[in-house]
Amino acid sequence: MASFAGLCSSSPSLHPKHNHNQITKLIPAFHKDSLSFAFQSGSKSVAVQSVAREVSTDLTKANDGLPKPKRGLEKDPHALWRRYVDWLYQHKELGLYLDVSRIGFTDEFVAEMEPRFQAALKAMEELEKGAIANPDEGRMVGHYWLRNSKLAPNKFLQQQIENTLDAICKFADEIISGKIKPPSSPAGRFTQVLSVGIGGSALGPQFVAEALAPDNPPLKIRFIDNTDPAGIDHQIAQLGSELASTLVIVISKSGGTPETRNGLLEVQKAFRDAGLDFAKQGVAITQENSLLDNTARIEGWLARFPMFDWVGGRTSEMSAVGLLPAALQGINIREMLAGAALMDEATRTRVLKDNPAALLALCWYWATDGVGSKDMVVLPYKDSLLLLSRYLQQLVMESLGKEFDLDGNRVNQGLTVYGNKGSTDQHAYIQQLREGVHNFFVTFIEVLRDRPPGHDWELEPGVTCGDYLFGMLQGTRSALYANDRESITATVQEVTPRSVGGLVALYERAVGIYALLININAYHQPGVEAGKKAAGEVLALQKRVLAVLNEASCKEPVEPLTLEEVAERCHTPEEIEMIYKIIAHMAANDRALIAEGSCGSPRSIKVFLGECNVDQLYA
Ligand SMILES: O=P(O)(O)OC[C@H]1O[C@](O)(CO)[C@@H](O)[C@@H]1O
Repeated sequence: MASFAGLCSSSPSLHPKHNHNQITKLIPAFHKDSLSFAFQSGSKSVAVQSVAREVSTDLTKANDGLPKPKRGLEKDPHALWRRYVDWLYQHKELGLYLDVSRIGFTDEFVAEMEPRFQAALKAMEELEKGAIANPDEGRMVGHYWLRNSKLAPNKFLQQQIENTLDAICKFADEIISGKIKPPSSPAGRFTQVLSVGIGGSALGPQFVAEALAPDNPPLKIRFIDNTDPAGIDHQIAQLGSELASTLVIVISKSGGTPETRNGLLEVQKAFRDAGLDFAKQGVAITQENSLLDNTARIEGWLARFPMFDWVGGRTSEMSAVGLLPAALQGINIREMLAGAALMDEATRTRVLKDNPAALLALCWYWATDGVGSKDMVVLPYKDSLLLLSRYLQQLVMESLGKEFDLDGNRVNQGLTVYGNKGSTDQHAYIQQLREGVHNFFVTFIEVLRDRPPGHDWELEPGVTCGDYLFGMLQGTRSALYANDRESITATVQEVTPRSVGGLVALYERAVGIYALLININAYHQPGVEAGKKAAGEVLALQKRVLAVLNEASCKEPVEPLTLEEVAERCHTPEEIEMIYKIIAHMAANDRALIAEGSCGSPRSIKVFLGECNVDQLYA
């Protein structure tokens, strides 16, 4: 029916969107009047200074709103080696090292920051004890309890954590062993997992699957993490007849995220079309009594696992959100938890040099002037860690990217994260990093073990494939530094459940500490709501457009309308551009809509529906 799609083979050109970066170096990094951060625990208000008052004067002097002067980076190899050794952090049990020597912070800077760190670390202690660290939403922040339930502020929560973990392990075992079977699978057991979720309900599981799933997992996992119909179709098509042996896990903390709901509805339709009973293969991970939880309960889904109010989406990898998908792939989740617990332990110390999360926060502060003036490029030199940057992107940017600080000052804070993997990116954008605009620092992730033991060979005398990867990382680190580009290097012995758990915990804590240093709430995401609300308004407008077109198309003869006329009749003349886009989109999708005219000159377009819907007319 649609003829508009033919007319408009490409969308109209728009002016390039200018990126108005509101963060300038002139924004004071310290606000001397905004140095206290009140936590409330239950009815009791626990005063926790994110920054102690008594140090505020010194700090204000140290940072008077101007970018701090930076001396040139140390270039003398002997001095650099001393700096490397002096600052090298090692976590023996995790096989993890952190090298911050290629970030140019000075001893004076560290001394100036010390009181702020002490205050931040103290605030983290309160947070772990159950303070309301997310004041806007009145929530505790408890992801640290997930890997050590004894830390939970009361017995009830402790029990909930332990019971959930036991239930996850039992359920995963029963699925893998075939004790729980899909009703009509030729395989006689579940062979695939289809995970439906978005943001924090997808990124952790995706990262962990890529990092840790064995080559032949007991269940293979795939993801629907968008409301793109073609993407959803692709996943379902790839499953083919294996849909009958697919366990569908729908993950949504709120239980009402539109993309996830749409994914669920699409998957349920695919099940219906294939004559399968979705409920027998569906699992929900969500907060108790959410829309999703109620749907799953009423429809009698195979299983439900809780998501807790006090665990944020982006810090939910160690909750059922991350653990169930991982366990189903045969990943040792207790080891992941153990790795995270070890890192939690290490990042509680108040000794800055011994605290790798605090060291990261220190580096971020130094490198970005505490206002996100530089981006963080995350470069793991290991294919299996490909999705680390995407995972960290949400963890860091959704946590730190805030318009207002905790005292209501407009600060437009944040820390931009992007990256992919080395050495691949050396053939993409490292050219610009080395020589172009100097607006970043790098975090290299190095993995010492190239391959499982016994599999290596020398592709030229004395040199393995992994030696090249190693050389590429070291070479890039040196070449960037030689051109005054700073970097951090985190090294792990191997990519194991333990080290991955450790890395997740390291960055969670670094974000928490850094947020306290810059006095923002890391645990809410008010900015996301604006886009969601606007999307809802677009869909509401679309319904009005359809009603107006329907009315005109039911006339005898049919009355084709210009865009102006549609906008007038919708009583939204100011929305004419959006109406144009709505019509173009519907026309491109066989929506019984006929548009005549030229796409390049929207004023020439006249539009009507191919059929009149009388029911809608009188609805
Ligand atoms: O798990 P939910 O509630 O579906 O939310 C998904 C994601 O949407 C957000 O709320 C906003 O993007 C994220 O914080 C969250 O991880």
